[in-house]
Amino acid sequence: MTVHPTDLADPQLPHWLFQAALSAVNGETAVRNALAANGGSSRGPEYAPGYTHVIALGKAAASMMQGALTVLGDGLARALVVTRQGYLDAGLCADERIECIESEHPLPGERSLEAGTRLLAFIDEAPLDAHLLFLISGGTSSLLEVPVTGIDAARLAELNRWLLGAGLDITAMNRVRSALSVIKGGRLAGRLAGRNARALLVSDVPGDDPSVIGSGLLVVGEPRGEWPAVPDELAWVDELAQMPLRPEAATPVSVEIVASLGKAMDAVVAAARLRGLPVFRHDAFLDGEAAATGERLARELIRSEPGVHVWGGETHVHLPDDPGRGGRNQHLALAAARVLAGHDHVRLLAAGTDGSDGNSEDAGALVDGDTVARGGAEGLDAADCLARADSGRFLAAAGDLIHTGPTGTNVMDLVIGIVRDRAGD
Ligand SMILES: O=C(O)C(=O)CO
Repeated sequence: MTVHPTDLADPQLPHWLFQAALSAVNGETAVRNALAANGGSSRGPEYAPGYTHVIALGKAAASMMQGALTVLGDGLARALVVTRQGYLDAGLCADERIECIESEHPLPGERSLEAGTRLLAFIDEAPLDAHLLFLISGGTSSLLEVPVTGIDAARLAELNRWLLGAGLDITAMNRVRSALSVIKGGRLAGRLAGRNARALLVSDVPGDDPSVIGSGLLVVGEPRGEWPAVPDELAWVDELAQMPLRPEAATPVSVEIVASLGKAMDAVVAAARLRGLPVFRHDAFLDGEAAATGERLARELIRSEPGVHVWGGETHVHLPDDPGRGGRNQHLALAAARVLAGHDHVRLLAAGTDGSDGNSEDAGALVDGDTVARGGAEGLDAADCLARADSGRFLAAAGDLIHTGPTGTNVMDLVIGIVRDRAGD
C-alpha cells in the first residue's frame, strides 16, 4: 500500500476519521436500520397504528427516538424520552405523542428520581396488549432512578460522586447501582406485566454486555468483579445493599445491540482505507488510568510506522478534591502531549463519542508535538494542570480542544493516532 504523506499530514484527517466513526454509530441511523430490517416485507405488529409505545433513555435517546419515529410513523402510540440536559430535540418534543424529560447527568438528583417514577407510570399506562419498544443508551444509569427505600436525592448524588471518582470500572459501578435500585439489574423487566417488549441498545460498555448498559434495566446479569470497598462515611451503602428485594416475574425482552465501539473502530479503519492510508487497529480495550495510557500510546506512536492508528475504550482519572475543567479524554491527550513534545510527526486525538468529556462541554482534544509549548506560551504548566485534573484549561489555551455538541450516540471513547513519514517533517 502506498503511503501518502500529504494525506497523513492533512490537518483535517483526524477530525474526518472521528466524524466517520460518529456517523457509523449514530443512534437515529442504527435504530432506523434495525427496525426497517425487522419490518422488511412482512412488517411486524409494532407497525400497526397506535400499537407501539416507545421508551427512549440515555444520551442518545433523542436521536434513537427520531430513528424509531421515521420507521413507525403512525404506528407510534406514545413515547417517553429521557435524556441529558441540552440533548433534546425541539422538533421531536413538539409531537404531542412524545413526552420529553431532561434529566441529570453525570450525577443523578431530584430530576432523575422524577424521571424514574414517570418511567414506571408510563409503562403502567400502556395497554397490556401494547408493544413496548425500549431504546437504551449510556447515561441511563444517572438519568433515571427508582432507589430502594432509604435513599433520597442527596444520598443518590453522594453515592454516585464516590462511584465516579473512585476509579472503578463501569461493571463495578453498575453492580453497586443495581444493588440499590428497584429498576436496575434487570428489575424493570419485572414491571412489564407480560407486555410484548423489544429493546435496541447503543452500547457504551466493554464487551457490549446488555446487563451492564444503562445498569441493565431489562437484563439480569451475573454479578461480576469484587464488591468495592465502601468508604466509612457511606456505610449505609453496604447496609442497604444487603436488604432483600421483592422478586417479581421478569417479562422476557428481545434485546439487540445496534451500535457499539467495535462498529465505530471499523468505520475509522474503513475511512482510512478509502484514502489508501495504512491503518492499524488496536483491539486491546483501553481501560487503564488516563494519564498512564496517554503516555504509553504516545510512546508507541513515536516508534510506529506511518499510518492511522485506532484504539477504543474508556480510561479513568482519580480526581483530586477540587477538580478543574476536563475529562478522561483531555487528561489522556495532555499526558500524551507531554511525551510527544518536539516530535512533529505524530498527532493524537482522544474524544468521547457522546461529544462530552468529564465535566466539560468539549468532546476531547487533538494534540501534537507543539501542544505543550503552545499552552506554556499562555503561562500554563501541563504537569500542574494534570495534577489538578484541569487538562481542559491547558488544552483550551493551546487551542487543541474538540467541540462537537451532542452527537446522537454514545459508544465510549476513541483514540486516533496519526503518524506521518518523518522524512516529510
Ligand atoms: O452510562 C450508563 O448509564 C451506564 O451505566 C453504562 O451504560
